[in-house]
Amino acid sequence: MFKDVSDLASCEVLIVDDSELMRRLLVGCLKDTCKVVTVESAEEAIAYCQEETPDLVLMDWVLEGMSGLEACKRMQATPTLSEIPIIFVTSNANEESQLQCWEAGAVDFVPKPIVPKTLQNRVKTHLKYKLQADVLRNYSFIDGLTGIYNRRFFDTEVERLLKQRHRVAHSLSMVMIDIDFFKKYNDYYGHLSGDDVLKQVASKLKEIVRRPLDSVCRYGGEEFVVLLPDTPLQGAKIIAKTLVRAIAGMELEHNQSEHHVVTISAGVSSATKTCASVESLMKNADDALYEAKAAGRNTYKYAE
Ligand SMILES: Nc1nc2c(ncn2[C@@H]2O[C@H](COP(=O)(O)OP(=O)(O)OP(=O)(O)O)[C@@H](O)[C@H]2O)c(=O)[nH]1
Repeated sequence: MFKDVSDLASCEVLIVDDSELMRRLLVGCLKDTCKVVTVESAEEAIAYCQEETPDLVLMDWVLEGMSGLEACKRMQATPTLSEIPIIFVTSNANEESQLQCWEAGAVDFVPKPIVPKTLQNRVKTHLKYKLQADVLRNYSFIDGLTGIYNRRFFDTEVERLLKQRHRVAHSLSMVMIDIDFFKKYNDYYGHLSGDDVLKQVASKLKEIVRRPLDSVCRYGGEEFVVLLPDTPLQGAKIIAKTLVRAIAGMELEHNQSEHHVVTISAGVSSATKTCASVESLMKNADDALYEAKAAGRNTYKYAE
């Protein structure tokens, strides 16, 4: 998740220009600095950014169809795209045009004809800023105690995944997890030992949920939630079962539990045609978790 702040070569720059000659020139300038992708129109640029999230966009102003300026405004107004910095590369260099670029939300302006060294250095500078900003943003998504994602990340990610699912009809499942009799654990072993259990459980959950797009988040207190994109209910049930078994298998002593070791209960839900909002997905997972608790804990249940 964390990119090295000096690793510009791993960054991707999207070039938006309708002139093939210009695209080639820009690619030639940047290909030794970072990864470069090109598109010919503003519409294609927006579609690309929605799928791939490049680190920087070099935008021509005058394009067939939607102008670069309009594309910049639209991207700035879209929460999932507004963090992508946009530099205008354009021959519209008069004062009024430059003002319009700044007002649209551009981070910089490179006039045509371009000076290759200037372009390279501007791109390097903005990529460094972008990497630094990403690191700060990522830290704000990490839970201080366990080192896994926090509730803030979960809230953002689940919205994003549901939107993506509407577009591409992927499945999305969720597993809500709660440590059993954790109040009794804290009361008997003390809060610091409780914290240690939270860390160990978080680490085990993360060890098992390994697919790159999956995420394990601390939802709050002793509750965790696992997000499983591209995973139908059947797959999520297998993961929930594995997680429940793995935590009991750690054999962390818990004298105050009827299972004698630390265990978890889990509730599984999947987005379907009738259950496609964050609220319904979470309510179903929560209801299933409640059922697992009622069924004796150390088990999982799922919402049909
Ligand atoms: N050590 C520690 N305890 C926490 C933390 N956050 C929440 N808790 C404790 O987690 C416990 C949760 O207790 P309950 O919600 O009653 O649930 P439970 O005892 O696990 O019982 P069941 O869920 O029914 O099995 C409370 O005692 C909280 O104080 C934390 O960061 N560290």
